[in-house]
Amino acid sequence: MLLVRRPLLHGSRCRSCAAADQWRRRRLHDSSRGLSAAAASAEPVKTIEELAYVDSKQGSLLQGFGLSKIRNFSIIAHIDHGKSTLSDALLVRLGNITAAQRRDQAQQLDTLKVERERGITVKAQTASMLYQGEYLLNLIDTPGHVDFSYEVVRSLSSCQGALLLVDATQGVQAQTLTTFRAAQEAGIKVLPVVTKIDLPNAQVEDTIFSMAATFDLDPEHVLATSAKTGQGIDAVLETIVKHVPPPPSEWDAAAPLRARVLDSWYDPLRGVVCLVQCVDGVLAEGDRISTCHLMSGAAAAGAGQGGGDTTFSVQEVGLLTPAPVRTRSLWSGQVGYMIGGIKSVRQVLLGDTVIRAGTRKGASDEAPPPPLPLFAPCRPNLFASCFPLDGDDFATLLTAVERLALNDASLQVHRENSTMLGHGLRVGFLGLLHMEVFKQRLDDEFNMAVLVTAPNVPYIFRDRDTGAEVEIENLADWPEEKRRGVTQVLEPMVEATVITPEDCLGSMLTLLQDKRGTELDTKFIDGERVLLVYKLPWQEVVTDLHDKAKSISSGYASLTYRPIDPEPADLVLCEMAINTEVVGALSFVSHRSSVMRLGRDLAARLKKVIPRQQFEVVIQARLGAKPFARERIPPYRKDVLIKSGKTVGGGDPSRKRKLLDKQKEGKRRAKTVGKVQLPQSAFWALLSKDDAG
Ligand SMILES: Nc1nc2c(ncn2[C@@H]2O[C@H](COP(=O)(O)OP(=O)(O)OP(=O)(O)O)[C@@H](O)[C@H]2O)c(=O)[nH]1
Repeated sequence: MLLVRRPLLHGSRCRSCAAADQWRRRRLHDSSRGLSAAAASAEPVKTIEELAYVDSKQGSLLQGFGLSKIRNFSIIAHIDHGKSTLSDALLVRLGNITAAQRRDQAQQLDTLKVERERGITVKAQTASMLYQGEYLLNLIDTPGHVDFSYEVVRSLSSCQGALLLVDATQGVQAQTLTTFRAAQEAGIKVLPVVTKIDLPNAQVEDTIFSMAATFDLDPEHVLATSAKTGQGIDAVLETIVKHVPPPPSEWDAAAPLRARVLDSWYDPLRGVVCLVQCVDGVLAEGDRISTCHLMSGAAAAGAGQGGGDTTFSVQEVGLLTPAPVRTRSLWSGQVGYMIGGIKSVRQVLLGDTVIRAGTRKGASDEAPPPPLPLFAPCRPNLFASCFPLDGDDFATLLTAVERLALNDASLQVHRENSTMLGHGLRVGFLGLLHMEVFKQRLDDEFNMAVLVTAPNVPYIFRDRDTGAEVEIENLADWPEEKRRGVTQVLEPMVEATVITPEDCLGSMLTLLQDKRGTELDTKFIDGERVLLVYKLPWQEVVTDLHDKAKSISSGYASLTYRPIDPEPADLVLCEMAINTEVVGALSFVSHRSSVMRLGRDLAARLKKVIPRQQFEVVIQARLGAKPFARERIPPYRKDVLIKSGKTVGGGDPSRKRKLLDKQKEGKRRAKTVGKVQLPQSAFWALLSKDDAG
């Protein structure tokens, strides 16, 4: 299935069109009595659909929203603290969705299949709401997992305020601290909210005091809500309107158009759809526009140069509620979607500034307005290779990944050619979950089965003589042992923050030390928990630190991290060979002190996950070409039509076909290296990950 976010066609059953018709009839009725609609209507307009109705004489009521009546805010929190559920509650309260719609589908803003299946937000989502017929509120629901923190940072940069949620049963967690810091760095107003107060084990007062102490706030300013019962939702809305500042007064409705591309996605019916924030001027249907592009973080395979020279005609603009409501224009301060006949994903990149065509330098005498500041670039923390399971599908893979990169600014992609695995892509991710979601989205949205190799972190090689540094994303570029005298290896480091219950402090400290951690800070918070700040090699964090910390603390510890400067380390490359052929995609880098243990473990794990073949398979772990671990998989001839010496299916051709098809599908999901069929689980054996698809 192709990526379908929301259908943008307005059919006869479209809710927004039906509401607009109703509104239109009411206005006609009012006009016939000689009154202007706005004046005649004693009750204020209640929905965006009503506002969006365009009167040929009076234009759209949306035009009347000055910047002072607009509020842009994000909802930020630790994972699972209730951001999407609070977003639902706000949408219901302001009439964007009905209670029945919410019952049918909770977390309305989590639209991707992967989000629904995993119950997590992966993409920030926007919805515009009308408050008391007077204020236009633009909400952004952000992801909570640290792997998607780039989405949070990007969302915060287009807002003037943020609701910082804390689950009343969990208290402040590691990612609460990170998101609070991100909001502070963005210089926006933070509104603290304790949520899930309806739960029987909610510790509302304790959580409020803990938030006040941690973030140096007045406890009186912490709001308390339940997104399930609706308690406190009105107070949240009032506080947003009162305390979140409107967009900066420098934004100018009368100035030449400048709109920033906040997000984009591919709609199979309409092509590329962009989410834009109109900073200056008006973006209207029929306008001819172009983009100013100054290289942003998103770089799809071979892309990255797009934008700029192409002009587009705007076909449709509107607000997302989250259903698309066509408004025909977007005015300064508004955030909405734009469809502009953009054919290629390379033509518009995230962070681009949309301007009116003809205002680009050289195209006319008129000086173009300066582009809006770009989003901070995003650096991948992890690299893995991605190969189509069917070698002929490379072109399809390339298109699918380009479309995914359009919707995921943190992906970085380069082409790669492997002698063993064929044409593929080297992809940079922010973390393991990001990598798994990428693989699943390719499957869900593009029906693209791929093999993703075990990831490695980017190492830096420093020439000891000249001090010149090169970043190595691919272990194929690892220097030979004999060159180590002249090359120093630096490994990426992170500052990890762990919040752990006090009763498992001892085991947590042992774990962090085993992972080569160095203590930076330790302090007690709220009487029962300890906050640990450690410097750790990123490689040690990425493999299994999160799982181990959760298991030690029965799920109560939380962990987050941020990259810091890389440091020199005694690292070696352990090569894995299958039937004497070194398979780069199975090889790994480790600290010299643990390489023998890890190499032996990996050989044993590979033995478990590589299916028996019709010939003997020998797995070796090698250091500097010398094998130090060996496992053997004996040969086995698998004829799926013979079980215990008897032919299955008793000659029934449909049963035989079914068995052969099943075997074929198994093979489709494996990759042949040399002659050996390797399933996805073999490539993720180092991470002890099972085949995700
Ligand atoms: N009882 C109760 N449950 C809530 C409330 N808010 C959220 N939940 C539940 O908490 C769980 C997580 O809620 P989500 O809204 O998905 O959390 P989230 O912060 O958006 O999650 P991520 O985006 O993955 O970080 C879900 O099972 C919700 O039903 C609340 O106010 N009361």
